[in-house]
Amino acid sequence: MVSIEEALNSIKSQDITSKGETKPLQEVLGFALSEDIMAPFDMPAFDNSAMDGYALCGLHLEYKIVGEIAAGDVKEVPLQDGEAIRIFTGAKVPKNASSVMMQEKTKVEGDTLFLDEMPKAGQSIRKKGAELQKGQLVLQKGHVLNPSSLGLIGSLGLETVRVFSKPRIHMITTGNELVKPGHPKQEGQIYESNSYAIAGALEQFGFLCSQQQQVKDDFEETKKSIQKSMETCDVLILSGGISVGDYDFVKQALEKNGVQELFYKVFQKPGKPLYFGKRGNQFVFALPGNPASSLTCFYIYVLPLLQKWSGHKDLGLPWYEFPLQHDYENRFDRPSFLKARLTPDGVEILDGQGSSMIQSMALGNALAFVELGQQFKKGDLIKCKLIS
Ligand SMILES: Nc1nc2c(c(=O)[nH]1)N[C@H]1C(S)=C(S)[C@@H](COP(=O)(O)OP(=O)(O)OC[C@H]3O[C@@H](n4cnc5c(N)ncnc54)[C@H](O)[C@@H]3O)O[C@H]1N2
Ligand code: MOO
Repeated sequence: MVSIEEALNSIKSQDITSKGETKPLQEVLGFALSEDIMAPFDMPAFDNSAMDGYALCGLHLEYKIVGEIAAGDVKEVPLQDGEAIRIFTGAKVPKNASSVMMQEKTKVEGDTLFLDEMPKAGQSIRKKGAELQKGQLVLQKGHVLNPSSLGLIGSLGLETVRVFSKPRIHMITTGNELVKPGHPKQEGQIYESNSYAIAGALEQFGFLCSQQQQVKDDFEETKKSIQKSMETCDVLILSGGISVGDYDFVKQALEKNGVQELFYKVFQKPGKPLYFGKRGNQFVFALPGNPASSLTCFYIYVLPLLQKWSGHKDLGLPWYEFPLQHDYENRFDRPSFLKARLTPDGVEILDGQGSSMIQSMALGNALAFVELGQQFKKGDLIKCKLIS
């Protein structure tokens, strides 16, 4: 049995050679950059107006209007002191303009412009290079591309991006008692639900489960399905059959397939019988079958491995600290990840902490962490990961 910290260190220290690929900008949301992006030019590339109004030469209350510049116009209009030119947001500001006045603060009579207030030097002019300067580091290798990153890269004129590939992920659910939703179930059977939860969690973080198999608690069948999956996958996720029961064959079946154990059993609740192994560059997680155990292990352990594989700079969901809404004492016999809900009033530890209970997780949005025997008073800070 290893500690949570040892398990995480084992995962994060794996030597994974991530592969790079070039992809179109519209397909890289959620991918990590495999090289730095530098600014190919100054941003903005030219001084431009932040407002619809008038570009002014000199600081006065009255000007002579001498023309108009729209966004996209390239003409250079030399302004003399006391002259103004009609200008629109984003249009190139003439070289010798001192400032721009928004039109709401002006009055026009014929070709004379009157201002309601004295302009300030530089006002409403977005200066060349104010955001980025040519050659400057814009986004670092390992940065995970969010929607604004795509906008930023587009604004640099790049239509393709070098990113790290994502792993091919396969899943195997095990259990004689499992029936797929939509089919009638007999006495003693339960509906198979972990594959939906894990596939959803994968999708939530931009990953895809590309193959899913369902096997009986049978050593040969489990061994064969692992063999088949591992012909093509990079990461294999199993659920169930990893504890010590007479029908728990996953660990032996992995051994027979040449998978080397990196750790088995973590001192935690839920998810004690968690298994992590590797074969060459392929990684295997066998998640405990209880629904809350398997999903919790996904968020805490599987996600950082997938992120490492995909070249992310930061691994795992970050920890935040928030005040608890009530007293709490960890009466479980292990350090525990608790289903919790974060609201503007603080963190509430939810009822239904059993490893088989998933409704509390569906209603919650966080996993709170408590050490063995840890006690909290209302208002104490508690560590949380936000999971939705
Ligand atoms: N003697 C011991 N028994 C158990 C121990 C132990 O230390 N000693 N650990 C318990 C803990 S903790 C867990 S967690 C479970 C994990 O067991 P397995 O990973 O072998 O999982 P199964 O026995 O196959 O299933 C557990 C539970 O989850 C249900 N299940 C399984 N797969 C699915 C699925 N795909 N969708 C929905 N539900 C699923 C299954 O029906 C069982 O109820 O072991 C304890 N036992
Ligand atoms: O560790 Mo198990 O996951 O408590 O139910």
